[in-house]
Amino acid sequence: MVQSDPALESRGLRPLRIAIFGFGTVGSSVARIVAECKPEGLQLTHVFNRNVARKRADWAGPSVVWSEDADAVLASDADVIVELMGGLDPAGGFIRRALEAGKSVVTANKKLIAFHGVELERLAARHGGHLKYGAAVAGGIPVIPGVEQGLAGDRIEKIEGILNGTCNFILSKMDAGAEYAPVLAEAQAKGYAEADPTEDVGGFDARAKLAILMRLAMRVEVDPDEIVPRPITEVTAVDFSYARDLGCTIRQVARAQKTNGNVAATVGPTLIDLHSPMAWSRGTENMVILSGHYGGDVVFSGHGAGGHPTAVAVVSDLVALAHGSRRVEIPSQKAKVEAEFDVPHYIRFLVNDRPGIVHEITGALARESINIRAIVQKAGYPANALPFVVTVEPCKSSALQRALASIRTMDCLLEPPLDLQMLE
Ligand SMILES: NC(=O)C1=CN([C@@H]2O[C@H](COP(=O)(O)OP(=O)(O)OC[C@H]3O[C@@H](n4cnc5c(N)ncnc54)[C@H](OP(=O)(O)O)[C@@H]3O)[C@@H](O)[C@H]2O)C=CC1
Ligand SMILES: N[C@@H](CC=O)C(=O)O
Repeated sequence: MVQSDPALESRGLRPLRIAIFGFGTVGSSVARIVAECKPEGLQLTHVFNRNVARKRADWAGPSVVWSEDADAVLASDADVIVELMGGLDPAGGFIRRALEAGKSVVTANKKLIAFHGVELERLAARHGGHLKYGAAVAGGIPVIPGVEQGLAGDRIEKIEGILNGTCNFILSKMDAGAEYAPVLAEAQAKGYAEADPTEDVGGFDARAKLAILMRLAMRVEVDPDEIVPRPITEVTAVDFSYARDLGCTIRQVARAQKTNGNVAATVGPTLIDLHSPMAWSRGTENMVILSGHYGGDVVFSGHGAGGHPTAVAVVSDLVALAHGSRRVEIPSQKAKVEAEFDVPHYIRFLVNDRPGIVHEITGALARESINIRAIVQKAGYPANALPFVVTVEPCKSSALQRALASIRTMDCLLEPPLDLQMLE
């Protein structure tokens, strides 16, 4: 039974019937906001989830059909499928079927949109429906509508951002002295992390979001697999300590730039100057800085993960659909991605000390014409497990990798050196 909405009916309209696929952290928050705020023109009619009995929530409304039969919900009179299950399959199949049936789809599924967004948008257009995914980048921060509408008049040349709430939660707590494993467990318990947290800590989630932003903001379609992410698991307490001595902290940063038609992108733990606004982000906060050719820098910030912030973005997409808004169609072109950035780097070594180590390292860097900025060695570490840091002036990533390939052959290294980009 569908509830009536007198305000709409007086204008000859009927509410948009919504079916939520996936009643987890975000799905239940979407239902909660719809139940509490009753946005005009929206009616939750179905919830699909496996083993749905344990999900049933009376507060969602008496007319909601709780189902574990996806086929039945897809065949129902729901106008919009809100896909909040995550992953490529079966979520992608459900979305395709919904679009083929002429329904619209709202999703927060960045992985699916990064890999299949263009194809799905074409499918939606062919069948007269809409595909909206405002929650797929930076959770509750309206960066996608901001790019699609507010920045469509510019040419974005650079993107820098903190795009993963789980990594920011972990790294900002490690910066304050916490251990990695319990903080990851806390992020999982609070519903910030992906079902497989390797997506977060390995950098895959941020790279999917970066690929989406690159298409919408820089208008380049890239294969996300061409962006090789660096995991935050390589960062230790020693790195935070050295970073502080250098006037920096460490965050997972995603960056992309378009220079003379060349596109470069990277995701990984990065040293950030403490004066940079990105260094102030704590917990699940995300920040995106978009640099436009005409308009200069625009900064978006807010909560990038968590049920309620993400649900705000989903409900906002639904409200936009209910009010007849269409997606702005942004033309884009396929592009290859390089990993070549000309930036300063931090390199941390862990060695069994002996004479000549610094000489060999500086020699390998000099052979690639890499200029050293600082060498920092803190007192108090044992000689047989001695960490020290070399920072270098801006150099090409490829030159640094050649120097490191030579340095990695040194017999004194207890582990491969950790090289991180520095953001100034
Ligand atoms: N959490 C966050 O902060 C954010 C999440 N997102 C995205 O939103 C989406 C949902 O995330 P989130 O709510 O955190 O995930 P959850 O794991 O909390 O919720 C997913 C829900 O979908 C159900 N589900 C998963 N697979 C199936 C299946 N094959 N058949 C039936 N039901 C299934 C799960 O059931 P069960 O309980 O049995 O596992 C669960 O109820 C993902 O795409 C995620 O990347 C985007 C931005 C932020
Ligand atoms: N796991 C993601 C959720 C939002 O996209 C994150 O931590 O950012």
